[in-house]
Formats: sequence, C-alpha cells, structure tokens
Amino acid sequence: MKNENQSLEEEEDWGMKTWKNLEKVREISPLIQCITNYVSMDLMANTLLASGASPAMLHCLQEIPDFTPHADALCLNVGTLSPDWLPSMKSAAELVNELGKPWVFDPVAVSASEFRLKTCIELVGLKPAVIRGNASEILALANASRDTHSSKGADSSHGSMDAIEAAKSLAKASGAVIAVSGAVDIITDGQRLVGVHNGVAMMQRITATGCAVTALIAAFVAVDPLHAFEATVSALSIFGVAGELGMDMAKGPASLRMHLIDSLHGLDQATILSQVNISCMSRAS
Ligand SMILES: Nc1ncnc2c1ncn2[C@@H]1O[C@H](COP(=O)(O)OP(=O)(O)O)[C@@H](O)[C@H]1O
Ligand SMILES: Cc1ncsc1CCOP(=O)(O)O
Ligand SMILES: [Mg+2]
Repeated sequence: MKNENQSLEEEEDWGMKTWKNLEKVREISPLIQCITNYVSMDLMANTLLASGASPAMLHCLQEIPDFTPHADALCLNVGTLSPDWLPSMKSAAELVNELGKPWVFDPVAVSASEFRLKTCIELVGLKPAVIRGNASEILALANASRDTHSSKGADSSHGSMDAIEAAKSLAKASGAVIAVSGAVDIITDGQRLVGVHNGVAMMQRITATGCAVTALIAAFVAVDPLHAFEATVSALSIFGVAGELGMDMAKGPASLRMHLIDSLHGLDQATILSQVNISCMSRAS
C-alpha cells in the first residue's frame, strides 16, 4: 500500500520521464515508416513532425528492402486495408524484427470483417512492440473468434475501463505492450497497469486522432526501444496534454485539430510537469 507522498513522487517521476522522452524525440528525430490508412496520412505525418520525429508514408512492396532498414520504427495500421498492401505490411514487420527495431500496430475496426480480423491476428503474430486501439478494438482482438458482439466501425462503443482484463490477457498472449485509448488511456504489459488522464473528449470528434497517437507511440518507442511501456505512457500523455492546450483555443473539432498540432509543437518542460496526469492503477496482478 503506497502512502500519499509515494504516489506524488511517482507522478512527479512520470512528468519528468515524459519530458525527457519528448526531448529525446526532438533531439534524435527518429524516422518513422507508416503504412497507414488514407484517412490518417495527413494528421499522422503532421503529428510526428510536430513532435520532432520524421514521418515517411511509404507502402510500396518493392521499396521496403531499400527503405525500411533506414527507419527507426514502423507503424502499421489496417484502417483502409486491402489485400495489395498486406505483403508490404508483413514484409516491413519481418524486416524490422530482423533488424531489432520496434514496430507498433493499430488494429482499426478489427471486427469490421473476417478478412480484417484474420489479418490483425496474423500481424499480432509478427510481434509488435505495442498495440494501441480503442476499447472495442482491444476487446475484439483479445477475444478474437469468441466475440460476437463487437462494434464494426472505427469508433469505440466501450469505455477503456471495460477493456482492462482483455488488455492484460492480450499483453500476456502477444508479448506486446497494450494501450487502450479513451477518457482514461490504459497501458499494460500484462504486469504493470497505468492510467493516463490527459486529453479532451472532443479529440474523438476528429478523425484519425487514434491513428496519430499510435504513430506518436512509435516515435517514442523508437528512441527508447528497451522501455516500450514507459514510452507508450509518455506518448499518450503528451498527445493528451496537447489536446487540452489546443482545446483552450478551439471552437470545435476542426480548429482543435490545428491547435492540437500547434500545442504539440510548442510543448515546454513547465507545461509538461504541471499537466501530465498519470496514475499507477491497482488492478494489475
Ligand atoms: N473521452 C475522452 N476524454 C479525453 N480524451 C479522449 C477521450 N476519448 C478519446 N480521447 C483521446 O483521443 C485520442 C484518440 O483516442 P480514441 O478516440 O479512443 O481512438 P480511436 O480514434 O482509435 O477510436 C487518444 O489520445 C485518447 O486519449
Ligand atoms: C474513419 C476511418 N475509416 C477507415 S480508417 C478511418 C480512420 C480511423 O481513425 P481513428 O481510428 O483514429 O478514429
Ligand atoms: Mg482507431
């Protein structure tokens, strides 16, 4: 049982850890290869740039042997999946695995079809370092063939707290860090369980914010691949803080999108230390 001072210390640690991780992204500017859906390409690339990382939206199978070895991490996203892109996704994931670099997976709308579910299960088998989805996606992926009540679309019909047990079991089965986004983002490696309380509800009204934060996770994991759990927590918190700052200036989803990117670009240490809101949750076992 922790006393109040210990949990305060822990939260201060997360603030500093998050700032240091952002500084590292800005300093190293990791190259992130994204094989992602058409809807998300613009927001994802701009989110990476605003954080200090370098995006490359590159999905041609013939280019992977030349290009992928230069990437510091890979982000795979099945949002507008088609069979043509699948060999590129698999080949890039296999290559980064061989090279000992991390890759991050976003199982957008995993329950939309049998083909998508089968594809996502195959991609999870290629050992992503992190899987980030909303609660409905993580529940469906964890329950895979058992689940008959999954939502079909890209938006969640569950809260992130509903997916805690599913996230823990998926983390243990896959070996990946699992991040469930929502009002509270839940991050687990099967043992540790952390909640990120940053962000604003309006972020759900902008398409591809989930995709964008998955790519941001890839950038943070790229600069600290041995601490994928901490990197994932930091990226989600940073994106949430940018959303909170952006919301102070926004009139609705369209202007929030712009102000979120501006805020991400301008984040400084004092703001991060005062706004990062991360808690260790007691339910890990
Ligand atoms: N109710 C909420 N309150 C605060 N932040 C939220 C809320 N819902 C989602 N977010 C944030 O919006 C971003 C996208 O998450 P989400 O909407 O769950 O993903 P997806 O677009 O894949 O469904 C995340 O950074 C998440 O923390
Ligand atoms: C609407 C939509 N349709 C196919 S991909 C996509 C974007 C999904 O983005 P996110 O998962 O971040 O909401
Ligand atoms: Mg999504």
